[in-house]
Amino acid sequence: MVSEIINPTELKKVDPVFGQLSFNDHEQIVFCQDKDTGLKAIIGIHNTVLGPALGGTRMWNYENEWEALNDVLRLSRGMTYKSAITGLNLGGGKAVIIGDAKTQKNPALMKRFGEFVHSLSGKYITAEDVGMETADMDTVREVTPYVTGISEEKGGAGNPSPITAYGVFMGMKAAAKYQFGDDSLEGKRVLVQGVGHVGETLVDHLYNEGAQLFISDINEARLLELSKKYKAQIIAGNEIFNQDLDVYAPCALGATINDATVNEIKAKVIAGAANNQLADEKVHGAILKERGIAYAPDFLINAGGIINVYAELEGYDKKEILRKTENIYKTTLDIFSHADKNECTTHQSALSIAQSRIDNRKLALKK
Ligand SMILES: NC(=O)c1ccc[n+]([C@@H]2O[C@H](COP(=O)([O-])OP(=O)(O)OC[C@H]3O[C@@H](n4cnc5c(N)ncnc54)[C@H](O)[C@@H]3O)[C@@H](O)[C@H]2O)c1
Repeated sequence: MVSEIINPTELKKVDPVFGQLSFNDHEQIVFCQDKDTGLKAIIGIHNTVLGPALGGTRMWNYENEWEALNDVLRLSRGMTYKSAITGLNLGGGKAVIIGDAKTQKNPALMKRFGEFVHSLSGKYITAEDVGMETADMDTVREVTPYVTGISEEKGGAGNPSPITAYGVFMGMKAAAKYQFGDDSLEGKRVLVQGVGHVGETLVDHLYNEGAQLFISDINEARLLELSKKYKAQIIAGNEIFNQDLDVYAPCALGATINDATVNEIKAKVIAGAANNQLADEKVHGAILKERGIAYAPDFLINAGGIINVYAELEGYDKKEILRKTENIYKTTLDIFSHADKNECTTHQSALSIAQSRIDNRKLALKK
């Protein structure tokens, strides 16, 4: 996964934080630096009305600090709405560590990061995201209890990716039901872009369902391995949008639905795991609607991972995790019908339902 595409003109250098377009009523932004370990991190707390701000830590070799800030602002906001629409009592937060996870990540750096998380006294709870492994969360756990996504041996819920993939599969089936009148994906031409932790499990579900599979990734070795295993056709990156598809599942990077691609997409359904798939929520969401493409909002259908780590806080079991994740099917169908009724995009519809849950809670807290 890579950071979101950013438009340099959106970066306001005079008002570097509050002036950013991606700054959207965030409660708190914490800049963390430690010269001894080389740690440079930003923790974004978007909203804590429904509960502590929970969201993963991403370690990425950002081009510059603007890009890192933009990423944490967009991702933390997304977490607020993801938890709200999923019915979890959590707020939205996220952290980014600037650096190459392959060469710069080490236990000392992760512990120092954990100390910064701890200094927020539970207002922010971390978890894994791109560039992080379950073992890194185990290291963070040595210095703070405000971490989820720890290993099963250490009492955690383990790797969230398979549950995320299952939720995406549920959301995709619901979108197919809406668009084609039947939720079976048997024989449907489905392209999964990004066959990493989530993408591969999604491919596995689709294979078992009998879908006609297409895969795309920048990792050639992985593509060859998975194309054999799942009888999937490999599609080159620049060919993705020329394909005659039923379903496009973005499972790699954000903002793949943008000015350059939105009118090229031939798929009739978009349902994938990547965060922030719409480069511009309003503009690109509206174009998809006009073009009759059923878009399953990313933050709704990729919530399996957060459901999985929430179990560590609430102490519910695997059965309950699966039940809550399966419910993504119903919520996705509800969003399609809400969007039709209100003549808005599915993204707007999901946002407005999530926002009203937050507003109601705010009102109740005031009483
Ligand atoms: N892991 C989770 O539980 C979870 C939860 C919610 C959302 N997500 C989101 O889902 C997406 C996938 O997550 P993941 O954990 O599978 O990540 P991952 O890093 O395991 O997999 C990403 C895959 O995308 C590929 N990729 C990177 N750039 C690409 C490009 N330009 N074109 C095609 N492929 C490219 C990578 O090679 C890799 O195989 C990410 O956007 C992540 O933020 C993941």
